[in-house]
Amino acid sequence: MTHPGAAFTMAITSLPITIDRVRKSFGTYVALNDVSLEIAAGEFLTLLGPSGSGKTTLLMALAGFVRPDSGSLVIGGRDVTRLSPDKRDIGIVFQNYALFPHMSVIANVEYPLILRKVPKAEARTRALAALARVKLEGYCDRNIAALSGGQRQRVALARAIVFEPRVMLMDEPLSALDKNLREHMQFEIRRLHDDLGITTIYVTHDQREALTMSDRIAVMDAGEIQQIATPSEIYHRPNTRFVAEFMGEANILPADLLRRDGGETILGMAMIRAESFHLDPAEIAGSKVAVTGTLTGKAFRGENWLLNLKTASGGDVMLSVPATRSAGCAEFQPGQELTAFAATAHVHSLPEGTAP
Ligand SMILES: Nc1ncnc2c1ncn2[C@@H]1O[C@H](COP(=O)(O)OP(=O)(O)OP(=O)(O)O)[C@@H](O)[C@H]1O
Repeated sequence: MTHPGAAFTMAITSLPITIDRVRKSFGTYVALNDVSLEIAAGEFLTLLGPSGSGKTTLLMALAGFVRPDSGSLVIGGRDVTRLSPDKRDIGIVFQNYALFPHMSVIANVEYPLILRKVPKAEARTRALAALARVKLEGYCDRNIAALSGGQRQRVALARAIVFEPRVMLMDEPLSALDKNLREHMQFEIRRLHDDLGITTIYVTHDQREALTMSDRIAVMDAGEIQQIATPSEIYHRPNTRFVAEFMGEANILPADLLRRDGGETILGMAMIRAESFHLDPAEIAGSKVAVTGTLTGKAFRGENWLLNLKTASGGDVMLSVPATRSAGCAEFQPGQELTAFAATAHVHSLPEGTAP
């Protein structure tokens, strides 16, 4: 059945965002320490960081619910720093949906349009179009209480896009969902973004979610952006130890611990991801490094084995061996000496001053 709403096309204009030296303190605590960030029109940017790093405060400043002490927020060339939230044309999706539980699905989605005094018939058509976008056309008359978590989150998305916002802000929208649904919704949100092209800022503390969804990731810690780059760059070429360790199993080793076999010289501290190690050097074409240690622990995790080595100088090395090439791992015994190899292309030098 073709729904009348499906014929309505959404007219969304993507806008760039400039965040310039935004500062926010709560008492003596500096939650945002002169944060600057440029977000391109139509980009999907994720703010990623541990609890308390300032992600939500930055998002709330953009939405207009937190007033910065100094600095400016510019959306599409318009300075919105002093504008009230309702004047900013921003769609917002929070973790707890904030839907009206006693109202039907369609009434929830129409609500932002009714607030903006859109005539009733047009509001209905546009709400149906937004529901079609999130594949909930058949649920118009259901009560929110009769929906699953994933369906509620879709209604929240439809409500956020229905007034054709120029910017979308999402704060941990999937954290209440179970793992499978969460992973499914990550793709759904990204698809919706790609269809509509709305400039989106997404907050999460989940590294994998950030890697899966984003054009770029801004890693935050203690009210500052530590690094902003593509997911691949952030993962493989972190610019600080904090980013390296926050983004996955990172081994930070003094470079002189690594035995070199041709290739460039590595100076200072080196980062090697756990999955970059191989037990069989023949698996690596080209120059490689090696590190030897005694096995202190091992764990089978389904898709891989995790092995812990202790080097002669007391350093810990973590290896992740895919189940598909893990022959022998089951028989390894604690105390056994093992040598792990990594391609020099997978050894990343961290800046000077990084402690072991
Ligand atoms: N209204 C407030 N009053 C006082 N302190 C606040 C207020 N809002 C935030 N903070 C503090 O500012 C810091 C940053 O908080 P924020 O909510 O931005 O962090 P976050 O990175 O989003 O963390 P989480 O992932 O836990 O939501 C925290 O230490 C928090 O306690």
